[in-house]
Amino acid sequence: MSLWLPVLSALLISLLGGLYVIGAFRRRRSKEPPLDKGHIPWLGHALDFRNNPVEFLQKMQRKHGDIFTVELGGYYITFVMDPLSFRSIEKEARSKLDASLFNKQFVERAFGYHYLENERKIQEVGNKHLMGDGLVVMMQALMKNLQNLILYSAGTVEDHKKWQQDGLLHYSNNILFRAGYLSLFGNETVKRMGSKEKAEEFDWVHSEELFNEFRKYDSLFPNLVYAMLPLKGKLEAERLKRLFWNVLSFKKIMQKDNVSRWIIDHLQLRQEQGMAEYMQARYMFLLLWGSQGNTGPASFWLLLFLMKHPEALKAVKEEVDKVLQETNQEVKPGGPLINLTRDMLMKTPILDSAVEETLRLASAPVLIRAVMQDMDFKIADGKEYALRKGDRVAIFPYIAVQMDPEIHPEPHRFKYDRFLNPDGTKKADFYKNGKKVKYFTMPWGLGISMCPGRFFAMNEMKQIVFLMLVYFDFELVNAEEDIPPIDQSRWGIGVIHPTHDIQFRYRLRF
Ligand code: HEM
Repeated sequence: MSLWLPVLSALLISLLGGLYVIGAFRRRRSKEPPLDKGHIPWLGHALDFRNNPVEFLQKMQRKHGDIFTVELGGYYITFVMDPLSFRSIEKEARSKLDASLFNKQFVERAFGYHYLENERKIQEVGNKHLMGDGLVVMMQALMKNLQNLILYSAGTVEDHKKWQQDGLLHYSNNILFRAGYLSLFGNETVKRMGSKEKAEEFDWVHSEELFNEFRKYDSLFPNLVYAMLPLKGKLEAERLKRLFWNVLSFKKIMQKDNVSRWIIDHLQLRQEQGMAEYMQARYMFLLLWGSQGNTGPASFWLLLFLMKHPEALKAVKEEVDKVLQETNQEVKPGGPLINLTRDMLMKTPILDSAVEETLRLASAPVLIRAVMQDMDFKIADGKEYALRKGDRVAIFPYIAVQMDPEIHPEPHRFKYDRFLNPDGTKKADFYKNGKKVKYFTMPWGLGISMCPGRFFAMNEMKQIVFLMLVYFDFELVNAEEDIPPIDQSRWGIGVIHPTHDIQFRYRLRF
């Protein structure tokens, strides 16, 4: 008996210790937001959240109101659902709410990259090259690559007026990935290939091969970042990571022509900091995924919504034709490529509104901050809540803003002119509870971690639509076919994907 007592006590202590560690004893303290731990210790609501975060969060909001804490796989996450309170999160000091901690874990798991101490240059380099004058240079490269790719895929001049058919998602992903990749990461050199034609051919073949591998990696991505890949998937993800690290190595990139300043500066910064070259390649992979993961699916939704809404397609087409005419350019069989400038793309408010509307419906990231110290957090209605160190604060703008019927009436409908005033200017006045909402759509995130590529991405979407309208007639193969449902596994990551592709056809207009 005397021997059993210490053994039982030790077991009891470890059991209690284990339960403590997984948070079984956590109770809501005074001033804290409502706490909902679910019924499964440690996992909490993780399964419901993973299965359908939209339904889950709407249910929690109905139950608890605009702020609540839920347990998800060992993390306590406080969701803030009231857009009028987002400013408080944005302006909070990094010593209290930090965007980079979660980002670091995500980036390590997805790309194998380990951030340096105090590394926060991603926004600065982005500001320099992905907006303003830097953007003009990148847009020119993109315009050339996009035109070459779409005209190449349309066949020879003899094929003109012959319909080509493809899956719209495959087409958008393929063209945007290859044009984006070549514009950012550069072209094969004439010197190495012997002639311009051979260098171009190499780029076509290489970018197509890389695209196929990228799709494989991207399809594993949601389960990879949620650590839910089975062994086979893990091995495949590892193989793909190695392939990309190899293709994007410092030496290989430096051998290319026309590498964008955005990429060069990121590499130079890391060289100067003495980062090992294998780690730099991992960073390049992060930039490749960041720059290519969302624009293809976003362009898919834009083209699909336009084809499904003839009145929108007509309005955008008239605008595009007018802008082209104003520059005295004409598309002719065998004629030169058109020169699509930044100025031209600044005269397209209808297209801008259609892009904004598409992103409102299709961009659904979850934005996360780590709580770095116990703190008070005031929401818009004046109530103050206590947040605990070690927890997370999250926003899911898709539900909180983009689908809010008060801010956007009939939120599930695509209205191409939702972001236009009656006089044709950009609309930025949206209201909730009689108050103006600053963040009325948030496809790019918030504050310090906001997407640095947003201007480049919008230009990509506008360029592809502009060029498709100028060069092609295009339509859905079956105009009656429904818009495909949403792939539930992609919520929270960025632009949502459809569960399956939809066929469309296109042919040269001239
Ligand atoms: C429709 C296309 C795109 C969408 C919807 C999108 C959206 C986003 C979002 C929501 C984030 C995270 C923001 C946060 O956590 O607060 C992000 C991060 C990022 N995006 Fe984009 N993005 C797009 C295209 C691009 C492009 C074209 C580039 C580069 C040329 C790019 C580069 C990046 C980078 C480097 C980050 C990481 C920023 C950081 O860690 O601070 N994105 N993007």
